[in-house]
Amino acid sequence: MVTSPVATAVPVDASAVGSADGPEARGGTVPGVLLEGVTKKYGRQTVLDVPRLEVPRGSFTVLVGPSGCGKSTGLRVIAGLETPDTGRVIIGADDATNTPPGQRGVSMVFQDFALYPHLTVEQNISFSLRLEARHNRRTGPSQAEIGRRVTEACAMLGLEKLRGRRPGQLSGGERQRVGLARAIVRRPQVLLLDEPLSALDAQLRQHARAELIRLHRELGNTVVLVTHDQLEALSMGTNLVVMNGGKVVQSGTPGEVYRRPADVFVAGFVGSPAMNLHEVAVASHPAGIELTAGTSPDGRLRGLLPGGGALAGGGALAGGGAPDRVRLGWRPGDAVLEMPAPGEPSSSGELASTGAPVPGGAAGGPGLVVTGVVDVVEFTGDSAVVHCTGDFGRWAVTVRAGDQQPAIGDRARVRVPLADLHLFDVDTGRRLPTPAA
Ligand SMILES: Nc1ncnc2c1ncn2[C@@H]1O[C@H](COP(=O)(O)OP(=O)(O)OP(=O)(O)O)[C@@H](O)[C@H]1O
Repeated sequence: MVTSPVATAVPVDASAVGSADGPEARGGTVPGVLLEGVTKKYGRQTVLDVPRLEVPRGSFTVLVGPSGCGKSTGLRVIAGLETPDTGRVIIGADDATNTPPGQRGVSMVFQDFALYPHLTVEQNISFSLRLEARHNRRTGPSQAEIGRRVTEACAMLGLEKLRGRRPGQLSGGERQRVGLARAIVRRPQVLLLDEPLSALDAQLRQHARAELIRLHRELGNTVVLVTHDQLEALSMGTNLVVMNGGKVVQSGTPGEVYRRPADVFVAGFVGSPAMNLHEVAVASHPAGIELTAGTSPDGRLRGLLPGGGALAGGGALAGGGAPDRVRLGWRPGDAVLEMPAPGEPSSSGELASTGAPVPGGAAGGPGLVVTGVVDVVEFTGDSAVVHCTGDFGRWAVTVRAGDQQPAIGDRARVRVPLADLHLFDVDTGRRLPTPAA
């Protein structure tokens, strides 16, 4: 993350009007922000390559991705603190590509809040309004208006009693609220937040997450938040944008991205604990498609997708273009732990094609059955993450507190419903139709 000493609040252009070739004129709805063909290089490294990204107006959009994937650069391009090498940045109805940061109608809050240490809370919050009033005596805000807006922002963020304090006399959470107040006092149409919660401890973070969601609801403007914390990403946004290597790999609601990850990267990055992923061989079978993994005869996963499942749909497996291997994924929270009775065989997972009990004695509906031996149990309060090593390497399952808790060394078996299996192309990593699709 790249921080900046630049003042974080920039003026609002509330009177933005649609340009002749703006989205409204083209018959579409006005987005909050639209990036079109945006690229950015530092030296020879392309850090941003976004053919098109629309941030819906009024959405709480979260940009998430691993460190260095270009999230902050994307935010800074929207703010106007970085100039893209190619492409257009549209904010509301206007092409803002060449508009100075202060006239874009955006405010940005940085990771370290970048407060002025020698100014009081009130002076920090009113700083940019006073600057605007000084530079623009005719159209800038009056003293009364500044006072009104500062009072309103302080009330919204519970800062009334702290107005006279300096940043050094505030806790991390209080500083964060001052940073937010300073940004919203401008009434920006787009509020940009660059990892605003990362300086807070776990408890404050949780509280601040809820505060931010409430604030967004009250303001009704477009919020774009950057984080590398995927829990934050899933829980806060109405819209999620996953980035990797400067590119947008998927965008949608958090639920869509979680349930139907577009590729192996998204599958592994979004969700905690991470999705279990195994490479399996694919072969045609009279009753469908057979999947196998592992090498030893008694230590392998063997599965049958009934009728070939949707994997065979579109002819993917029917003709010469059939993949001979796929990556199979399942989420630890989607599996049900079934502890084998003493004496039951523990090896050989099976993918049952019917509702009948699978060989080995595991009861339940059709699904993937995986076995292994417990080697780590992570207690998290209301659940435990049980890590196992088994037929096809390492895998994890989430067990709710109150359910039977396995101990280290126990044999464990899980069943994953067919509907919760994910398949990905081994070469491209792209999602393939799932068995239950
Ligand atoms: N001013 C700069 N000069 C050169 N390289 C830069 C500059 N700013 C960022 N980079 C590089 O661009 C890439 C993307 O950086 P960016 O800060 O956008 O990533 P990020 O996804 O926000 O990372 P983090 O989560 O660690 O903050 C990184 O490889 C970074 O080293």
